Amino acid sequence: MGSPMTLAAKLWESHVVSSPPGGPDLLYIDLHLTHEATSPQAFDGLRLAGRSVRRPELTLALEDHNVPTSPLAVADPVSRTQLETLRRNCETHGIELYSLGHRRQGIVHVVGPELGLVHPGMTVVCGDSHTSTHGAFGALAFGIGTSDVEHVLATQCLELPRPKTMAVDFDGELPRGVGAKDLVLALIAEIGPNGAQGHMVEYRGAAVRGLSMESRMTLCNMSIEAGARAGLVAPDATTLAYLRGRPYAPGAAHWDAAAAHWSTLHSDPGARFDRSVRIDVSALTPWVTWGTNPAQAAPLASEVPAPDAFADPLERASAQRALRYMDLAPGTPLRDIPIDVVFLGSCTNGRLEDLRAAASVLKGRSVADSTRLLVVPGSMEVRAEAEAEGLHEVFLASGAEWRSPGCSMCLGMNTDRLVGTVRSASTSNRNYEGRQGATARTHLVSPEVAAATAVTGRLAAPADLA
Ligand SMILES: CC(C)[C@H](C(=O)O)[C@@H](O)C(=O)O
Ligand code: SF4
Repeated sequence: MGSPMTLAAKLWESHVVSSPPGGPDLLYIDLHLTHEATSPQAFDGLRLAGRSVRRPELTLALEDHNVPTSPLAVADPVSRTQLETLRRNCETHGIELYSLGHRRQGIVHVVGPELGLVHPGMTVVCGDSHTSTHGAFGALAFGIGTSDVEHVLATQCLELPRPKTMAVDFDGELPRGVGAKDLVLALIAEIGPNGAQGHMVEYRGAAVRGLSMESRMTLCNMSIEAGARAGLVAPDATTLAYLRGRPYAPGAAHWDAAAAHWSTLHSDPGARFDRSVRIDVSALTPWVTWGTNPAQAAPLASEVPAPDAFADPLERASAQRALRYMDLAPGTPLRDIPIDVVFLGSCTNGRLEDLRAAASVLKGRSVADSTRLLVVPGSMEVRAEAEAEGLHEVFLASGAEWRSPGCSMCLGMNTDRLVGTVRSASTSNRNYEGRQGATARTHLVSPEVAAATAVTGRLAAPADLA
């Protein structure tokens, strides 16, 4: 018997096509997802080199970054060019595309999993950093650059330097009202925005085993915000229950064989990781960010920190700059921060579970007069499911806007970008300067905190509501 292996190593080694001495490994890619923002140059490269797409049936294209979420006419010329270019490229190369208006359209990281396209044991790539989301299925999922997208299109393979491995164990049981978003914000605050740099992070422990697939996706999605190369969770009964019956999951004839293989996909006892972190979550509370990177986060029940509280001079300078940009004074209770716009959506928290959580807080309540709440489902499927349950009625009755799917206000690439020095509470994953609009100020929050915040007009948790 060989030595114990980590899950990441098993996945890596089962995809190595060649391993030249001194050079990076060449990996086979099982699934390639693509969108309008990072594919144009890749297709241009193919055209210039006179190459075709090697396995068009292993690529799925989505329109998400540049699409409007209401009304659905693409007025912005840059966005229109992006979308038309993707449509032309997919047509030329025989790649399936779910365009604006298609009943399966949505954010690439929401649609892939809900179609059952991502299976345990696969390699998945996309020209998008949040491809780490798909690691929730026990797949090795990497965000790649545009030149790598071209390489994958041409060869279905990719040269990759092998990342290190890291284990993050979340011990204990998550308290009620505390979820994956709080977990990952607390983790990033603990290890720093580069704390997982160059590593494939495997999330383990009782708290992770207790998470739904949606929540595992939230967790893996934000791995990248700690600098990780990938995030993953070993498949278990939760994974199988999620996949069974989905359009591209193995059918009845292949299910048992697939499940038997998937049951081998875990880190062996005694497997060695390059780095390990343990966090006890049993006393965790809702967390929010106060600064301009996801590590600048704190429990909602605390205060805006004083830069002097940071011993490290770089962290101190970064906190100083962040507070200036965010227009916040040290010592201000985080619950006193007034919020202009609340965004519920994105590939981090735009799935049905997230909408359900927010709706259960909003039911019978109204959005504060001073605040605007935008609800953007992650996909057409999420939108349809939410409507079938009547969630949209809860949102609309509270005074929220109910939109069509897309990346929307997560980033300033479409018509939902924020204008002016607006302050938002956002369920997305990035809060750097200018992310949601040139001078917009972002607080990252969970769906529950987003909903409670919309009601009070200040950062709040459901427990704060009367
Ligand atoms: C536009 C794209 C390249 C980018 C990413 O890679 O993550 C976007 O999705 C983001 O979230 O910033
Ligand atoms: S929702 Fe946001 S984080 Fe996700 S892919 Fe779109 S822009 Fe990137």
